[in-house]
Amino acid sequence: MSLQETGILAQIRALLPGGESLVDDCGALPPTPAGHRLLVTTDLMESGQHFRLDWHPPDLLARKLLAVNLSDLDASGARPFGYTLTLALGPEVDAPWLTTFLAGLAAGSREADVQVLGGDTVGRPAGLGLGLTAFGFAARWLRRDGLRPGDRIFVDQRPGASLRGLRKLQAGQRWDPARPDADLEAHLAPRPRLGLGLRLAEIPEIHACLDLSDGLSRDLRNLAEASGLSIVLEPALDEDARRGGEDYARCFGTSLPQAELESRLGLPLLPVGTVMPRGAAPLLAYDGDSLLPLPDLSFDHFGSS
Ligand SMILES: Nc1ncnc2c1ncn2[C@@H]1O[C@H](COP(=O)(O)OP(=O)(O)O)[C@@H](O)[C@H]1O
Ligand SMILES: Cc1ncc(C[n+]2csc(CCOP(=O)(O)OP(=O)(O)O)c2C)c(N)n1
Ligand SMILES: [Mg+2]
Repeated sequence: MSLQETGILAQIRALLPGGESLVDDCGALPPTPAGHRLLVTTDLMESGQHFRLDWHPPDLLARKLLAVNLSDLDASGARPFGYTLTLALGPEVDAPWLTTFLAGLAAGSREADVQVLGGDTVGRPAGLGLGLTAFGFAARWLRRDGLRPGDRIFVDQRPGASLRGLRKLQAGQRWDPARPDADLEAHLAPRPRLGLGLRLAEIPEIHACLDLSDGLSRDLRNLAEASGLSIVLEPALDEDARRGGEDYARCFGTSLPQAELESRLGLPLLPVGTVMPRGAAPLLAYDGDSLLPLPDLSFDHFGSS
């Protein structure tokens, strides 16, 4: 069954929360509550680059597209309220695929209490591009640039599981709901701890935060560079945790001791680094007794492999 633009829009209107209001040239953002900032984030997911159609069930793909954007907003201390959706669909997908995709997006939207605000739908000769732009309000915009020397950096989920899931898919393993696999789940259906960023933003001793999407070896560098400082990587982290990618943990710097923060938040935290004044490079790791710059191990969008 082939796709038609009017039929696609009718389905979007019928299935997605907020879809009934998609009738005009523009949508409207709600007024920003007093004392809040309106924040925006966007992520584009491309077949071949971010996912493979033959690996990724359409409902999980839609949930991931939403989750990666909500993860950015939450890590910035924002409560999301809505999003726009851009679909560029090649001939590889048919009507049942799209219905399952939209059903997954609808379920994810209800869980997160967010509505569709607009979007665009186009065809393309081959492959898929899925774009989502999400909006939220923050009472405190928890940015990357507030680290202080002496802060420790923590994450709420051990990085590396998504990378292992990707390797399993590359080796031929496939998603089977009857045989759950934590690594495949971390990769195909990541569950960022949404709401934690909001709570962190309420704690003044949390100085900076980001959404861990590229992996520690890149994102800790981003955090250190934004703050004009250096981070020393926690020595105990193994290679998978260092490399990671698509982890979607909250990664934050704080002057509070680990035990105190864990009891306030009611969850275990993993230390991943310590902040120091700017050294030889933004991100350093121990190699024996010497402290050396850590190379960027993360996924390269423009690399050859
Ligand atoms: N093509 C672009 N046009 C405008 N801003 C961009 C573009 N690509 C990235 N950015 C901005 O650069 C910053 C870092 O982007 P990115 O590395 O994708 O962040 P993240 O890894 O957290 O998603 C963000 O503020 C993002 O909005
Ligand atoms: C088919 C396929 N190949 C490789 C990857 C690995 N991968 C793709 S993008 C990415 C990093 C995160 O994506 P990006 O677009 O940089 O997201 P952002 O940091 O902007 O949120 C990784 C690890 C994948 N998910 N699927
Ligand atoms: Mg990125």
